Amino acid sequence: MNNTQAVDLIGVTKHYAHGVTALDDVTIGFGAGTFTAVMGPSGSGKSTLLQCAAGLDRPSTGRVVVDGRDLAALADRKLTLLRRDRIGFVFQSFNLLPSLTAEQNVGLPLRLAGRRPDRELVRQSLGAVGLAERAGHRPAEMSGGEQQRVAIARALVTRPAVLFADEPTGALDANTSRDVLRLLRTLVDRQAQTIVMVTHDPVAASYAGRVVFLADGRVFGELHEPTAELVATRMLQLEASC
Ligand SMILES: Nc1ncnc2c1ncn2[C@@H]1O[C@H](COP(=O)(O)OP(=O)(O)OP(=O)(O)O)[C@@H](O)[C@H]1O
Repeated sequence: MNNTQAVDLIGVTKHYAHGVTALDDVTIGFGAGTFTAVMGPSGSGKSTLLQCAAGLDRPSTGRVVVDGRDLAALADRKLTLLRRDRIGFVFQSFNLLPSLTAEQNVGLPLRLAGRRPDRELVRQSLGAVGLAERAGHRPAEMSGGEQQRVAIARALVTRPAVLFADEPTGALDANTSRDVLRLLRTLVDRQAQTIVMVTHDPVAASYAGRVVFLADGRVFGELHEPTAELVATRMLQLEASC
């Protein structure tokens, strides 16, 4: 782990129509090589924070800096390129293409970038998620957990500065979730991958080194190296005070 920030949000506010303020002057950094969980009651702004941090949406005011680049200074095309090359995404639904093998799915971001998928790179990515033996399998031939691991390999194949995960275990049972969370933790510990994960699950959050709590679009404290029990207690307090 080093001290550089992979992502910085500085005074970020996001207004939507009908007078909704989804983020209210949020300043927060995500250090390179760290694993952060973002938690908060429904509607507290978690997805909006992820969308703004990932350059999928632009803040109303404030700045977002990813991998040293100020997103506000980038025109749409350059922002798309930065997202493609430096930012990885994993969602609750695995979003794999059913007709493609694991290997082809993982190589997709390279193809979209106009690069010939480097077989070695793709194999390394699949190896890093423990699926080197499944390269030729299609999604329907794999379990939910294996499909999510393919999605993680695909998100990491471009070696992004940050991996954003939105409820990555939301569609998985407890045992499979644990495997995926252990994998995320290993990617942070062994490869210094930066991960920012939105979750509703205190057990999932306990795999992160830091949990940031949101309520009403604002940061309401954080915990470091938390247990699931501590996270659950903090969430109950937060929900009671909303
Ligand atoms: N496109 C939009 N237009 C208008 N309001 C929106 C839009 N997207 C989100 N909101 C509102 O912004 C607030 C924050 O929403 P957001 O989805 O970021 O919360 P969340 O914490 O991710 O919620 P959940 O846990 O339910 O997914 C909510 O009040 C929501 O209704």
